[in-house]
Amino acid sequence: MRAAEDAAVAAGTSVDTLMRCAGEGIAAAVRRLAAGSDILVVCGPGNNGGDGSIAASVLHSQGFPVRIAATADPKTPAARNARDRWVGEVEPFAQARPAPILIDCLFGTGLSRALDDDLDTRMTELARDARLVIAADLPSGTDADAATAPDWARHAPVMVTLALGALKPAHVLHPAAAACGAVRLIDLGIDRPAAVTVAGTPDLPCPGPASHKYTRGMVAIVAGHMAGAARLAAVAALRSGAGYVALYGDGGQGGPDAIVHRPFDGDALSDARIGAILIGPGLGRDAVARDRLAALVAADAHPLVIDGDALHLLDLDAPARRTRPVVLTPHAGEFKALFGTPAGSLLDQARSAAARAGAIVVLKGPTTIVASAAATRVHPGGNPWLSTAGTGDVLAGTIAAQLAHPGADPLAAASAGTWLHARAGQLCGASFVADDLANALTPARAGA
Ligand SMILES: NC(=O)C1=CN([C@@H]2O[C@H](COP(=O)(O)OP(=O)(O)OC[C@H]3O[C@@H](n4cnc5c(N)ncnc54)[C@H](O)[C@@H]3O)[C@@H](O)[C@H]2O)[C@@H](O)CC1
Repeated sequence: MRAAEDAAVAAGTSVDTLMRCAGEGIAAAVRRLAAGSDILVVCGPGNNGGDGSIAASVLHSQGFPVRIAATADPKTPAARNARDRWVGEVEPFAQARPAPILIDCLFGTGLSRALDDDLDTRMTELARDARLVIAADLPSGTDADAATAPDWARHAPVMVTLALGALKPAHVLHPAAAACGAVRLIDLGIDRPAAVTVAGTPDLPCPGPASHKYTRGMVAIVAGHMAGAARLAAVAALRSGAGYVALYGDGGQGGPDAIVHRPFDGDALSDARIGAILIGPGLGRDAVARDRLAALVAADAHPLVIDGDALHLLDLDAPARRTRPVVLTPHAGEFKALFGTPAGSLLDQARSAAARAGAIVVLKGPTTIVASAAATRVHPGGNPWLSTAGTGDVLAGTIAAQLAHPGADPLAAASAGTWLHARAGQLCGASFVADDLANALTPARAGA
């Protein structure tokens, strides 16, 4: 975002103009929410504080009862110009009187270290005394990239965060995202960078009159030690749109009769009608599993989804030698084991990992990130009840089904699968099991 602001400034848009847009946008949002109550705007020394000065001046000129409290004098030229517009007193932050509406403009993206204890304590007091806390750009003390949250926002929640110009990683990654409350984007009239792209409803293919089971996508799933995990993935693949799902190896008993069971052999998996192969759920980590994974990756015959146990057996240099796409679906622990801790925000880390592996990476978590080397799609707001055994197997099957569709773009397919999985999770509500989730993919798919 700072790069976008810098580019806008370099192209002739002054910081004062951007700040005016930001301040007016904040004032407009506050006007809708304040309902005539007293407003306290707390301002820091930088441009975030400048946004607050503009917002306060606009609100004052419109007759709203508004006061400013500041931690220090403005330190940037634009923030000084903004403060010059303010006609009222400026209260010292430490002694500021609370108000029912608190507008937090202490620090935004320029935060250079954690908040001092006295600032944090005073913010806690002011926020606790407020009926409504609104943060300009970020709750002060939030690291925009590392997505850490300040203590005060844990004690006295921010209801609304007004993201200025673009979403930053902290607006979508936890714990900061939880501390932001509802996030509203304020347009500053500058081009939004693609750093944070929240995935919208995917454009999913529907069968036409000429469709048959193979044109809808055939998914092959390699089963292993825990046959139930592979079966969950198989049900998910069927219910999320695949036309044909075959389990190779020991798929065990049970599951819908629509799932075809076959022995694992290299010839079967070279079937040209297969649209994508999934390996990993319940696979085990023995030598047989390792050999099967290595053979599939080397064969380069079909797009691959690699999940669970298979991520522990993967030679990370192998996907880049293939021509057909590979999707890796690690949770945080598997991600760290595979890639360590690359630099930057979690979004940067997922993109670096995708570049390193030559694969699409689906980094699973409360916010799931789908990344290629060049782009990320963010899926925030997953139902926390998804934290139950087997939901990862369901996700892997769902992604495999999207990838198996003829002509599928791997990043879009992985993102669509992640979206469907999250939607099914929402439909399930509370205290569900992975089998329910797999079944909920039918209504999730129908509603997309
Ligand atoms: N860059 C731009 O062109 C624009 C920026 N805007 C606003 O400006 C913000 C970024 O402004 P700045 O870069 O001035 O940064 P901030 O206003 O976030 O804070 C920077 C100031 O705070 C001090 N500081 C940082 N961490 C501190 C800490 N822990 N304790 C005490 N002091 C600390 C710094 O020394 C500096 O004086 C954005 O979040 C947004 O609100 C908007 O006005 C639109 C235009």
